[in-house]
Amino acid sequence: MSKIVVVGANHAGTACVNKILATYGDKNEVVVFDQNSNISFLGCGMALWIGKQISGPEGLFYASKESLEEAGAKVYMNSPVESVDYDKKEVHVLLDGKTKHVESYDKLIFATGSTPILPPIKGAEIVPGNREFKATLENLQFVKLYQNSEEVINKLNANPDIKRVAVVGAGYIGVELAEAFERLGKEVTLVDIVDTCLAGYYDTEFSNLMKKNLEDHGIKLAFGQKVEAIEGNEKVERLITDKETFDVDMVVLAVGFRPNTALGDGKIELFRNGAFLVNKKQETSIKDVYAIGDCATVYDNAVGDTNYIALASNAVRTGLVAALNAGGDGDVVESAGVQGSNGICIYDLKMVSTGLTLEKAKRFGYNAAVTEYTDLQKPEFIEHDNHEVKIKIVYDKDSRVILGAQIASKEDISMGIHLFSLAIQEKVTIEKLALTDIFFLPHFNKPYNYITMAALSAKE
Ligand SMILES: Cc1cc2nc3c(=O)[nH]c(=O)nc-3n(C[C@H](O)[C@H](O)[C@H](O)COP(=O)(O)OP(=O)(O)OC[C@H]3O[C@@H](n4cnc5c(N)ncnc54)[C@H](O)[C@@H]3O)c2cc1C
Ligand SMILES: NC(=O)c1ccc[n+]([C@@H]2O[C@H](COP(=O)([O-])OP(=O)(O)OC[C@H]3O[C@@H](n4cnc5c(N)ncnc54)[C@H](O)[C@@H]3O)[C@@H](O)[C@H]2O)c1
Repeated sequence: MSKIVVVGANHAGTACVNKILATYGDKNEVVVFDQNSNISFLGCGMALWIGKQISGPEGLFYASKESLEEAGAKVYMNSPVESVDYDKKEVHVLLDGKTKHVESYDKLIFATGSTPILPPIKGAEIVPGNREFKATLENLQFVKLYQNSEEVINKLNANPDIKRVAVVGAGYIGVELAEAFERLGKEVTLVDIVDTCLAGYYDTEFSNLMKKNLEDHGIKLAFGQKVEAIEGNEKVERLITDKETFDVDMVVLAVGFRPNTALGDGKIELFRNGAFLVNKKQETSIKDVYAIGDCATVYDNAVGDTNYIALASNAVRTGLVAALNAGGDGDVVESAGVQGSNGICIYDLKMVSTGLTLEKAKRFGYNAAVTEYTDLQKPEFIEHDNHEVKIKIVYDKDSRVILGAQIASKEDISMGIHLFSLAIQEKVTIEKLALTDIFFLPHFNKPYNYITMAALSAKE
């Protein structure tokens, strides 16, 4: 019997623990420590909950201490792991936040995730030692945990005078929260340091669609502005950028995640952003120590190299790979790599992307070209529920291999992006895509569908 200790039991940890126990339960004792009081909160539901698009948070959890224990794990909640002795193979834990405890391991899996980035903004500080990212200034909010969303909702309910909300960071979380606050009737300002939104995921013409969508709903955009200070007498009163001052009652900071790898203690090799550097088996540079989810790197098929992409989808898949490698008798399972596939739906605008944008592809040194196409989803004779779809495919002019794709519409076009995710993973060329079998039925699409048409239109 071998003992596997898992540190962190959110999306990556839960997937990993369940997989080990389901596949090799009789061979392993699994001990889990998490510093939080809850497991498996779906952050993606935060904006829906805040914006009252769902009635409550109950459905936003899919696992619990009890469910993991039923599967056969020993689970300690509210129990931060404080250090690891890699020579003695021991983790040092504060059980229930009080009692010092040492647990030995044969294999150790880090699933310690990520923490919100706090940029150097005067007046923005986290209460020292606080594990829930509580800011010193009242109504300055970080958004990561269930507790963070609960706090925002409680404050909004208790203080109807919170009318003006600034969201800093127009990435995925910021854009989703801007919509949520606007749905509550708040006056919303969305600030980003770059001059557009969703810059990491879409080229300009696509982010412009989202910009217009936000503006059409009355959200004020303050792009290309650097936040310098957040001021207030106990409570937030002003947000000051290098260009403007906004009088606000609440500020939400959503400028990205940083991997949480302090337990590596300088002994484990790290990626350039501080993530645990892992191979395709999720192994770190120390034998018998694995890392999964937001604390670890991924292999990015679009760049053909190691990368950092913090997504719940990656957390789950890396958790499964580590489980199969750490749990079995020398089994070797390698990750297929990822493409960073992602999607967003704001009001009725749906956008999905995978792989590299044109701008990123050039930055990574590809001789990149694009082919684009805009058309209705279904034939013109379908008079209702038939919207325009815009698609852009990025490919490498030299190898012809597809590097990325972006699709936007009021239609649910989300399933189409999976085709491109697989195409990038399997190195499909733009010419092969043009001849790929794509079915036709007027209820769904056109005989000359926009994927085929975009691929056929590739000129360079
Ligand atoms: C608002 C929001 C919306 C999101 N929406 C999406 C989405 O739509 N799609 C998507 O793919 N991704 C989304 N994400 C990102 C996704 O939530 C993360 O990628 C995912 O949570 C990563 O899972 P993880 O288990 O690796 O890490 P985390 O979720 O960060 O969990 C890490 C766990 O480790 C525990 N831990 C850390 N240090 C210690 C320690 N020393 N001792 C004990 N326990 C420790 C923590 O308590 C935590 O439970 C969203 C994130 C947020 C915040
Ligand atoms: N729908 C989804 O798939 C989804 C939803 C939410 C979150 N997530 C994931 O969670 C992670 C965190 O999300 P996020 O929205 O925090 O990060 P993000 O990387 O999506 O966006 C961060 C944004 O903050 C901006 N920014 C950076 N520094 C800034 C500064 N000093 N001042 C102002 N703006 C600044 C960036 O330009 C960027 O637009 C990401 O990996 C994201 O993909 C995914």
